[in-house]
Amino acid sequence: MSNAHSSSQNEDLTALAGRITRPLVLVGLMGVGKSTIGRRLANALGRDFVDADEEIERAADRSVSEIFEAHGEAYFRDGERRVIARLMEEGHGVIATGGGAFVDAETRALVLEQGLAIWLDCDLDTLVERTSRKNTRPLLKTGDPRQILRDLKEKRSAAYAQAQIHVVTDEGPHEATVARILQELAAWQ
Ligand SMILES: Nc1ncnc2c1ncn2[C@@H]1O[C@H](COP(=O)(O)OP(=O)(O)OP(=O)(O)O)[C@@H](O)[C@H]1O
Ligand SMILES: O=C(O)C1=C[C@@H](O)[C@@H](O)[C@H](O)C1
Ligand SMILES: [Mg+2]
Repeated sequence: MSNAHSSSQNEDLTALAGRITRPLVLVGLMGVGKSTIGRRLANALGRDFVDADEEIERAADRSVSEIFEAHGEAYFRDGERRVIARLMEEGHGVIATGGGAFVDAETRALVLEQGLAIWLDCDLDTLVERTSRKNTRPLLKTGDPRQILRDLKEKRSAAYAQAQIHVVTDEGPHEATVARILQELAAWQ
């Protein structure tokens, strides 16, 4: 890539970042890439990044799995709703949500009104492979991960589909997904 090319790309990115005045909120199933893509997207746009699951863990001083074990899913969802409301209020550049956050009607309405929701979506095989790398997702420990992910995909897709932007991230490196999101953002504004 020539210097002229990369500097004009940088100008485009700066202009795009300047036009985005709402937090970009990544939504979608566990393992689709919200945290890892979100961090890279924020970096590309020169904006800050926060991960809602990490913020919940910090606020509770426990891991997501520990919260599920000690208090159950309903308690986790209450905390998640409060933490995401706070993150929206703080006005971050890019927010990665946990997989279930956007399914909550209150959180979804808030994000759609004040942010720009980006649904990261991929096929089941890719989800199974990506979630197999870490054992930190309590919902996948209760049975066959493929079956659980298939059921969640079916149940949650209608909620995710309300996001303003939809990007499929089946194959290729993280950077390819970031580039596709940037293209969608440029077209959306
Ligand atoms: N486009 C991609 N190409 C290759 N690997 C990817 C891609 N996106 C994500 N991954 C990998 O998949 C795994 C899961 O990604 P990540 O933790 O970002 O998912 P997540 O959506 O944040 O999941 P959760 O909802 O459980 O927090 C990681 O190992 C990540 O590096
Ligand atoms: O999809 C979900 O419901 C979850 C996804 C993770 O990000 C965590 O928020 C938690 O494991 C629940
Ligand atoms: Mg994540």
